[in-house]
Amino acid sequence: MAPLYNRYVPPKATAPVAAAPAPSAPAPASPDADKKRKRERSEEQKAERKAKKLRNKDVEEEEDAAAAPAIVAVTEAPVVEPVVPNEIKPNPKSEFAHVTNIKKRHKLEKEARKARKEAEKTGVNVGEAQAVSAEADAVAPSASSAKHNATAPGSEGEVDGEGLQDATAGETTRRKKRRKDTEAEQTAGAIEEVNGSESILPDQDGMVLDVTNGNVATTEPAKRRHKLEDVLQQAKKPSRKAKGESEDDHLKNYTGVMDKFQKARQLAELKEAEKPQEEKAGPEPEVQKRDLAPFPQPVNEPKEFKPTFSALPSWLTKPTTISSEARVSFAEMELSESTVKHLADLSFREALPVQQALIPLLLQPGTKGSKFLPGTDNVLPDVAVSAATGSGKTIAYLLPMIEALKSTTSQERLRGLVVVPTRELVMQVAAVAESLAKGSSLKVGISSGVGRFKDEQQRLINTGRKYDPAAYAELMQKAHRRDNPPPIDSEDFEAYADELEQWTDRQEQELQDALHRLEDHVPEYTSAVDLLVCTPGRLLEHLGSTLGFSIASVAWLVLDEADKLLDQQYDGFLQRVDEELSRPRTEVEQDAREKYLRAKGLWDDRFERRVRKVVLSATMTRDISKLTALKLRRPHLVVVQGAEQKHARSVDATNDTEMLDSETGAFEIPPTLKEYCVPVGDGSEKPLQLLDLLQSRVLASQAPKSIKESQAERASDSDSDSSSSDSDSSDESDSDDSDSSSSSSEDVSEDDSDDSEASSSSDESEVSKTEKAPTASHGQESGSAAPAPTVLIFTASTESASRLSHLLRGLRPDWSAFITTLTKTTHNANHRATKSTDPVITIATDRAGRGLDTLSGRRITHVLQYDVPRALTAYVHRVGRTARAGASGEAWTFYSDREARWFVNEIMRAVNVRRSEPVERVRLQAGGEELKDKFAEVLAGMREAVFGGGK
Ligand SMILES: Nc1ncnc2c1ncn2[C@@H]1O[C@H](COP(=O)(O)OP(=O)(O)OP(=O)(O)O)[C@@H](O)[C@H]1O
Repeated sequence: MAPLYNRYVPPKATAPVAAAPAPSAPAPASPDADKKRKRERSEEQKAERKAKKLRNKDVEEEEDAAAAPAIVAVTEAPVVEPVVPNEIKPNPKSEFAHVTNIKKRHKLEKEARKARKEAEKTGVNVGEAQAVSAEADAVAPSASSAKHNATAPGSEGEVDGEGLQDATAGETTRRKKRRKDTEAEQTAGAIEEVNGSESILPDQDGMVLDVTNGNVATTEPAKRRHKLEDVLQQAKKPSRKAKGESEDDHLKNYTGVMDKFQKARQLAELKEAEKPQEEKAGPEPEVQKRDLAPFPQPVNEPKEFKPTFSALPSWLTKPTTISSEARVSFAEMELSESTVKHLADLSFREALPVQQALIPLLLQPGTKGSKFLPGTDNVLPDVAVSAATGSGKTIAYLLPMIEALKSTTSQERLRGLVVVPTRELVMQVAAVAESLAKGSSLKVGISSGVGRFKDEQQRLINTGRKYDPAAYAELMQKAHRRDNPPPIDSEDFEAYADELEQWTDRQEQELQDALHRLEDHVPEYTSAVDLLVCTPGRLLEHLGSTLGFSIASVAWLVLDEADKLLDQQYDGFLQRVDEELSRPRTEVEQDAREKYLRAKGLWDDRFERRVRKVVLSATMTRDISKLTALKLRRPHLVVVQGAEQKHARSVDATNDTEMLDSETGAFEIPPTLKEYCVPVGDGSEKPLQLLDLLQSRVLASQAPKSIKESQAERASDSDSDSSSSDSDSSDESDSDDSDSSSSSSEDVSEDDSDDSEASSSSDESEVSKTEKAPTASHGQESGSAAPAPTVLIFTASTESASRLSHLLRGLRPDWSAFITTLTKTTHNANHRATKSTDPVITIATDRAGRGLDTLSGRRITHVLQYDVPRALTAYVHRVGRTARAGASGEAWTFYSDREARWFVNEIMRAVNVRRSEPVERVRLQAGGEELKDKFAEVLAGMREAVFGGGK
């Protein structure tokens, strides 16, 4: 009994096969037939074993050379050996000679012949055969399953061999089920056999096929047979090996797949190579182990709080700043040659910082040195300037203004208006303007209350005549109506009364002018000046009363010392000016161009002449409520800052000071100014201390002979202490207590007065005279000798100034020639022409505090504040009368015990004052006994003069 493990017998579970009823099942076999069959089987088995041996040998050879999986599969597939009976000699002529059963053989031969015939008839379709071959190749990879199934046919063949021989075409169901696998097996077997020069292959169902001639003898239907034949045909073709094809050639059949595979592999390799080195080889990041404690959170660092709120518009908080040390020549500013030459003639060669900043801003667009291009007139900014006292603001605004006025043809209209707070300043500014306008047809006028109002009117307005009968008749009719009132009880009387009420000085003037001229002619008024420098009070007067006076054509409006003008209001002059500038021009006020364009209907708002506004001060206000009244357009703030002050400020700069700077603006003290303060106790000996200061510190070095003599006298005087006087201290306290409005009202009343000729004091004419030819200030005046002292003493009021003047003259009669007063009532000031070597001592009120540049044509060397100023701004302006335009100067301030706290806090340590050096405190002597006696004597004389009885 053969061992079971030698041969795999598939389970009988091949249900369809097992269950399928054999259509042509043989009838129960006879015992002889059984024997015969057994014998045949044993013979077959022998032949099979023999064939197997041979095959195994062949397979080993095949395996060595095999590369393609299909081939391997095929060769590995168990092969069903052909059955070759040993006993029966095969008929070489017969295709089925190996079949021992003659009957069977005949039958097979018969069927083979039949099949061959049919094949001959239809012809072998080579293409189909190739397709079948390809199909076999495709199936080859599943050779492992084929291997498994390949044994089945063998076993089935054993079980159902005969039944299969008689199988009919009705077994299609069973065959279909196995077709796929068996076809592959058959094909593989066929190929195998061909390769091994075998000619006989067993069918999957055990039938024997003779493929020697490429014929298929089977009981299968013709279709299947043909397919098998095709496969055999294909198999007959020389194999790759036989043809000598290399494995590479074979692989070409799989080029597409292989290409894809190669590409994918290359891509993966590339990606791997591109990975960053550390990613590839870097060590694994260390995992930080933590317990359950909360993660540390970012610390919210406390930030320093800086308040950003500001009620000010950006143009005030972000000004254009320029260093007070910036120097550049006028020639470098690309001004016109004639302008540069003209300035050089006036000894101005270098532009001061404020001039460098302001002149390009204000020059007419398109002119040389202007910052703006032609055609940009409508977007020109109005300018506010904050620059220290004596920094050259006057020329900074007058030069571009005069250049602009010069460039336009004379139209007999007022085109430039400069408003300053005091008549002294009017004179001073007008003198600079005249010097700058020299050589041109420009006319500069002044209006300051100096002289009769009528004379001033005549100087400002030219009166001509124009032929206009209709206007003349209308005018006469009005005059007749006025002079011939209707009866008082008539209806017309009321209208007459109303008309009379509105009859103005202007109308009266016009009527008078008409009556004094030719018939049918009406008077015609034109401006006699192109540029007017005036005080606000006088300006209002002219606007109200002067026939033909109009500012409707003004293109430039300058407010110098603007903060003072804004503070004092001057009877609302700003509103009045604004009304005048914004009202529509009357036909008389229109120029020829405007008239033409209006007549053509082409006049447009864009053509409205706008006024360029410039506001300046050393203590420019940042009070927006005040600045709003100026109605500035696209305002621009220019600030001149001292480098030294900046440094000094940075040392102790605080947020407070920065805030103050932006909110109120810091005030600059000229760096060349030396400030002193003198404590005077209760103030009872203040006049004596002033005398001591003048003698010992001010006039000592440069004092003229007479003063030196006086000093010698003083030296010979006793040095004993004197008893204090009482009268002057009461004066001081009066002035200290006086409210701030007293001085202001004093200024206002003076500015506004329509003075008679009596008001043209010698002081004023002196100022005017000396300012006619302004020149550059220098630190030292020309000549080898140092300048004689020019002293300006500030007092709190006109009375105080007057008393001090008397006292000084009484104490030092030899100084009387040099002492003058500059107050509201100094009509008879005994100001004499002084030689350059004589000192000048001028006692003034705050009216000299603003803008005053020189005294008797000389720069001021010392400012003495006999009475403390009322405000910081007053202090800044007072001390600013000296140390101007880079010259040196000294400022002395006396303060009593009562004023000490205020002075120290508000002036000496003011946070919004930038000074290069702190204020120095100096103690002064009150003189000897003899001087004190004299002082008492002088006081008694003054009392007698005032009260007439010495009480
Ligand atoms: N470019 C210059 N070079 C030299 N000196 C000049 C120049 N410009 C002006 N000055 C002189 O500087 C002095 C002060 O000028 P100005 O009166 O214009 O000063 P200010 O700024 O108006 O002062 P304040 O604020 O006190 O009115 C004047 O004596 C003037 O002649």
